[in-house]
Amino acid sequence: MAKPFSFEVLAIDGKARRGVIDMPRGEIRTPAFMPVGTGGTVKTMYMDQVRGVGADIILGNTYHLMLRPGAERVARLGGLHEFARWPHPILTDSGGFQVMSLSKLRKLTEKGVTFRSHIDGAPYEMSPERSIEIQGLLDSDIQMQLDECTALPAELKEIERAMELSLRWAERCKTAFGDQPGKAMFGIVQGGDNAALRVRSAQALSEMGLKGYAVGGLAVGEPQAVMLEMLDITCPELPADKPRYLMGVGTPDDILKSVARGIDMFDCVMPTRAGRHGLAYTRRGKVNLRNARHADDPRPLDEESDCPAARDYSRAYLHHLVRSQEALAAMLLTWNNLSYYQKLMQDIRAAIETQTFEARGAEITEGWARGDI
Ligand SMILES: CN(C)CCSCc1cc(N)cc2c(=O)[nH]c(N)nc12
Repeated sequence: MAKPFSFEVLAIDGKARRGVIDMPRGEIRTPAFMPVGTGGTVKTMYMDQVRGVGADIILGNTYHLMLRPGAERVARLGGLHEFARWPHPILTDSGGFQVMSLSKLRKLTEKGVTFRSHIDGAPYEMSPERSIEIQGLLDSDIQMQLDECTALPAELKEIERAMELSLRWAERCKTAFGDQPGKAMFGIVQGGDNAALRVRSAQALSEMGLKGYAVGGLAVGEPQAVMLEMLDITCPELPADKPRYLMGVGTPDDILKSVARGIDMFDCVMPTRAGRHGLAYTRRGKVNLRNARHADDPRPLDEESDCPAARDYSRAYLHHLVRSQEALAAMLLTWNNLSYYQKLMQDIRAAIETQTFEARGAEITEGWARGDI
């Protein structure tokens, strides 16, 4: 019998929680940042490097993997962990968000979504049941319900319709997921920027007794203040003994302020995408290596970092690689950025453990916010 999924809160500082999720494939230290591995790869990284920077869990993506190479094919090859050689926990998004943002000719009904692949135009349909089936074929450890994320700004009746549909889909996903002790299916709170709809969604999902809860429908272009206000409203309505995952977030400042409101898990393409575009995150601020002012700078990105990409290469060399569009540029900057994000989470976890998060948490990212240095 696989050991069951468990979440334990080890320390609290204000509303910030230091916890640990225990799963058969390993522990997840929270607050956690999950590197994005959309197509079964954290772009430009070897999986042992991803582990080496301190990641306990990565993200996979149902939409991309069902289109290519196909969920049944991944299952035949032993599942996503075997396929991508990542033996630790994997969380997969349900695919609905990506269908609405990437696919063509999409049609959404009570049954689910039909769409055409953005790769070859082939027709597909994704129901709550099919999404859970695909995530099962991938052997995903934490599976997300199929939901409808409303782009903001939106009419109240539109936000309500999508939130109510997502609740009905959560019930169907819970039924389809059944009882899998070593795995978890998370519900996703919707409700846009409307307090009453957020409360209704969070309360209804809490009554379903799920193993974890995501806050969706945010990081869709709304101001940070609106996102944070929705967290102030939503988190108190979710069970205190279950993990909370804020989807698609965010900058170091977003993460700090969301941990302070009770969020435990994060994912964002920023560190990996920025790495591919010549942008380095450091504890003293962002460094745009495309900028010519780095051409003669012998300094590394961060001489105190334990990441070789940050400590052993001059900015001049990194600038040269970026300007020359060398593959190594993306590799080194992605490595640096993921290392920075994991160090950020490690500092946040330590601050909560030592009860210094509320008082001094802002110092953890004050350098980053300073901008290009
Ligand atoms: C790479 N990541 C961005 C992908 C995983 S998170 C994708 C994602 C991001 C955001 N902002 C909102 C939602 C949402 O409301 N629902 C779902 N299912 N996914 C979401």
